[in-house]
Amino acid sequence: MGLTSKSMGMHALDNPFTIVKSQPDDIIIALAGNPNVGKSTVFNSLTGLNQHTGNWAGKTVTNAHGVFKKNSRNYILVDLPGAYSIFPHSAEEEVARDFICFGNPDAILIVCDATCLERNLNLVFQIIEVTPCVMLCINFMDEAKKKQIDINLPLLEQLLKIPVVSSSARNRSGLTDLTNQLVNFSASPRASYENPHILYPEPIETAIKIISSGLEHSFLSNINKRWIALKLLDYDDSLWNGITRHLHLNPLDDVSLLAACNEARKHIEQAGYTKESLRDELIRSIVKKSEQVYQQVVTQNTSSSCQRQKSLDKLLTNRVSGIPIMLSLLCLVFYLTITGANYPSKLLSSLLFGLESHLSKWFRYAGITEWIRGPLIDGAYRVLAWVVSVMLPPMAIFFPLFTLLEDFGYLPRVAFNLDHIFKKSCTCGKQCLSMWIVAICYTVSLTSLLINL
Ligand SMILES: Nc1nc2c(ncn2[C@@H]2O[C@H](COP(=O)(O)OP(=O)(O)OP(=O)(O)O)[C@@H](O)[C@H]2O)c(=O)[nH]1
Ligand SMILES: [Mg+2]
Repeated sequence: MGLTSKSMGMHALDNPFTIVKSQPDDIIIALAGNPNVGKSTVFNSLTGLNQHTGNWAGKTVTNAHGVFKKNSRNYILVDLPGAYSIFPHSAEEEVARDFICFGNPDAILIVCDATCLERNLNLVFQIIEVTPCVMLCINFMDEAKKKQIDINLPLLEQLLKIPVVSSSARNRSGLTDLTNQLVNFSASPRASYENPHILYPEPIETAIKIISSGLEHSFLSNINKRWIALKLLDYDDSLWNGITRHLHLNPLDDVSLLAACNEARKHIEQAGYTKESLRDELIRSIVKKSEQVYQQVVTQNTSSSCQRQKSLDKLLTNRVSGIPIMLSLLCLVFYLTITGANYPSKLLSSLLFGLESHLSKWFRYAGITEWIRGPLIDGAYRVLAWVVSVMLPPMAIFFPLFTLLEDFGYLPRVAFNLDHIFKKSCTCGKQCLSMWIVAICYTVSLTSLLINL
């Protein structure tokens, strides 16, 4: 699922930050965004590559690189795994966060889904806090139009103070404008960080100022000092592990910074914050800001079709009905695959095994010795005939059915329904999709094998 040597490059996992520039003035642009918002589709359209895309979250699991050329300059695009947050909860989110912080991109293009902008804005605000080199691409405009969602793009641009473009990447609409704006943006000087977008409650702001005073220079180039101060306050262990891993330094070796951190933490503890309530407050402030901006820029005409979609969503992800519907669909897919595969399986098997006796006769007629005929016909050919007649028909039925479920958008709902169960074994709901495929493939093959025996 996305992790092929063809789509990723053989050494993608060795060091996800190794980007070889063919010219010193090559521009590196990271493609970030929530899962399933069309990052890889934009990446493929701009670079002409074939990164895996599909209608479920978590297809891209590590960085993929590709290049497009404009005005004789190379623009290296890095397709990051989807992330809901840069407070990472999964390995893919950590890969995305680490590239934004340590990969030194010249610009970050955040791709958003126009049909659920409010949720997407949470990540946008988090990334804007890290670096000013951010541009926004509101994708899925075709779907937004269908759902009668209207987004005031000039106002959004004004509120976020970053360039915003719209696109429907699947139909390749808006991509020329995106490329032009991206090229202009990467060539323009960076905005400064005078006014932060999100202001936290007073004790947190004071604590940030205390740490910033001990943080004379940012040890992460391109990264906002205010954000580093916030992370120092937030005890973000995974970020510090990242700094040690990628930069081989420990910021807290600096005695004055350590003293500032201790003072700041004492200040917020006195204000009644614990480690957990501080994190909750940081997230709450971002969510509140996203909500405010969303309400200002988005208007939706809630037509009957939208209502129908919402009711369907409720039914499919409901605690009571979600799992039974999922199991029934799984059984239906299984039933259609097995019964549907029976006829072509029988046909293929009689065809291939009928051919076997003719081949055997021909080998004997041609005087080929038994020790060549036996392994070739009774061994290799017979195994191949079994595999083709048993496996091919069920797979040819199962995968199109699975694709239909994917295109109807049912698979992300399955992942959502199973997330809390999978979390108990320290994984996430997305895992169930690959498990579905493996389980059905095995069951179908075994059943077909038993039926055909
Ligand atoms: N209708 C519509 N579908 C789109 C658009 N852009 C992408 N898609 C579809 O959305 C699905 C997800 O696209 P991807 O490019 O794989 O999304 P991604 O953001 O890379 O997903 P992850 O790698 O999981 O983070 C695919 O089925 C695409 O064909 C668009 O503008 N409109
Ligand atoms: Mg992707």
